[in-house]
Amino acid sequence: MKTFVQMETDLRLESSLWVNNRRCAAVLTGWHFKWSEVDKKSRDKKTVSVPVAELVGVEEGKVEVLPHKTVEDTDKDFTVFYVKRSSSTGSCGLLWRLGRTQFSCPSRVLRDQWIKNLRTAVQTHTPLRPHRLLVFINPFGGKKMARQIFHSLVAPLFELAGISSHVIGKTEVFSNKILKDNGKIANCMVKKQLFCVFLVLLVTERANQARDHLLKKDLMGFDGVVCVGGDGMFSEILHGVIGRTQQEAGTCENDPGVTLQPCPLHIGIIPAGSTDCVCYATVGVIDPVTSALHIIIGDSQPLDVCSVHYGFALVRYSVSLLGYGFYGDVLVESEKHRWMGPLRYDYSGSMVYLSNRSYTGTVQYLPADPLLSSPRDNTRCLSGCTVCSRSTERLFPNSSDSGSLYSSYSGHFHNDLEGEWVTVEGRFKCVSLTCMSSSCTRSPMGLSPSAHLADGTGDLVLVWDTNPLSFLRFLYRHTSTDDQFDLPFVEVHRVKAVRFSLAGDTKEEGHEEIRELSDEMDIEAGGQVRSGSRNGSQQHLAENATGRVTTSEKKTVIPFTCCLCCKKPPAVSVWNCDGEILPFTNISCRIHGQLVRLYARGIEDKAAIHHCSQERDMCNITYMLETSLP
Ligand SMILES: CCCCCCCCCCCCC/C=C/[C@@H](O)[C@H](COP(=O)(O)O)NC(C)=O
Ligand SMILES: Nc1ncnc2c1ncn2[C@@H]1O[C@H](COP(=O)(O)OP(=O)(O)O)[C@@H](O)[C@H]1O
Ligand SMILES: [Ca+2]
Repeated sequence: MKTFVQMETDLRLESSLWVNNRRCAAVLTGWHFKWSEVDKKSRDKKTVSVPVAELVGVEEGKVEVLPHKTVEDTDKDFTVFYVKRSSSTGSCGLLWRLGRTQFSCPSRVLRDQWIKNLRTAVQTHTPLRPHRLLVFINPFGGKKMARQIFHSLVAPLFELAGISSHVIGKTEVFSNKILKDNGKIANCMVKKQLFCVFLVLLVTERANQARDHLLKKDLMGFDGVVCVGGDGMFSEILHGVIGRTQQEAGTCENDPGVTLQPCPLHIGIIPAGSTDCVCYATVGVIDPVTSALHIIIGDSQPLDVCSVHYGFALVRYSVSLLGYGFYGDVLVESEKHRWMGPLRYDYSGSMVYLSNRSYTGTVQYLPADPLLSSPRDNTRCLSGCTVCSRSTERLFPNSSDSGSLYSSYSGHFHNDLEGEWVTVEGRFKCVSLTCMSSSCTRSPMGLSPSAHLADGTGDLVLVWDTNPLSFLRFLYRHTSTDDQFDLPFVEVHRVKAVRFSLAGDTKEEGHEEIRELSDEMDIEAGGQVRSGSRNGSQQHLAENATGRVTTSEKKTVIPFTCCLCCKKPPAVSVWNCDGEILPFTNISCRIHGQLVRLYARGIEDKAAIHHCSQERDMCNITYMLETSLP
């Protein structure tokens, strides 16, 4: 077997190549493919350096991609496709675009050598590039554009990266056009180019179809799942992937004390929803092309997940927002106005704000180690975050790379529920728990700007009851860079677990309302026992087929309280769990460090990218050179 150093040496290639009739010195080291014009004055000389990990495709001939792919098949030319960055206005991350450079060689032999070495370098250095993907499209998410987004922006990129140019549908065989779905599953065969990829596409016909598919169907050989939709659709896929992993590992998801098994399937998100918070917080932009490129090159970003339990039953998982009070009320209100599309949140936010509600409750939390990080330390979790890397070392102490991650999982965090619980009781405008910053276009810094994607903790934000103007100041600070925690009625704690219960004399009344809510959900779900709180007994929950507690099949409008204009303020709110209403109020939550992995790499720091581009070695600088190479 060859050593890594030997492989590096074998792959190294250096020669003159021509780009637009200009002679360049090109070199492939193990990790980078670089070229620079040789005849230019040294002052103007620029080197384009593309990390091998960011090569998208290497093809024979002179290839054009837009609007349609054409190939001028000359035997001394080859074309390289790669990730090219450009800054985006209004977002915190960088947009990725497809870069393309056509090279001419002095001979065919040299051309073939370049193609072979470049392709081998990619295969050697990017072990997580997906070969088999399962794609779920929610045609009804966001502005109902998911299908179009996938077919017009994502499919052509997948095709370029070698993902199929034939589709075998149910009965038809389409040639030369990939991914013509017939509303059912379309299996796409492979055209061998840089990678050999097989894709299965499912356009959903009902809510929870994607989750059920992942829980029940054969997933053998798949590397990842792609979600084309919003946060709700992502949540379905998250539940499917986590549930399936625990089923196969024989782990009981209901037990709040159990260490869950990390999921081997990666999840890719092509944003096509309303808030797209998970995409924004893990990539930094809402852009289908950027996300598709992250999937193609097999980027990997671990993500913390919060499990929510009612007694000894799992209710749901959450990654972005678990919010009681304001955010719960906004969700209930917004579900009545789904027809407004993404604007429903702005409308409902204003309505709920005007209703000026607050709720009593008892919050208990288990603080995380304050020596590791703090929600007030003014840091941002960016690509390559050291706080998250240290967490990976703690979680997976025996793994030197992410490839061997799951085999070496040791359940190291078994003692993460140890420590002293803190109890607070009172009247709140809202109580929120988030495993990550939860930034989105509405709130570019997010609910907790210094939260980490993969540090095994969540941030608990307690907003005590206050006057309407002060609360508006708090809400407004979500939309600016001002510190939303620097207000006397706001507290933030970095935590490992949280419990919530209705306080004092509202308790019984609250239970009644929750019971009514659960009844409502049962009926919505077609008579199936789903919430299990009808008689409120844990025994009943245990008798449920899977023990898993799920909410109704479709998002329902729940008349849990009177309407907003009603005089009597409601005593109890609901929990908003990543855009889903929970049927229980008294819940306990636990953060599971790095339970899933996304095809992403965290938000790239614009300043750092610029800095390393000046050093001209560490990363791709092509975005600077758009004008320098014609
Ligand atoms: C009076 C004006 C109020 C402005 C408040 C601005 C704060 C916005 C903070 C948003 C935090 C978003 C966290 C993400 C939540 C998603 O999981 C969820 C579901 O998103 P989806 O509909 O599936 O895309 N969206 C909401 C708004 O609950
Ligand atoms: N075919 C379908 N019909 C109806 N609802 C669906 C379908 N597929 C998925 N869903 C549900 O639609 C909800 C919202 O989808 P999502 O893609 O998150 O859009 P949005 O961001 O606009 O809420 C999700 O909770 C998902 O379970
Ligand atoms: Ca976290």
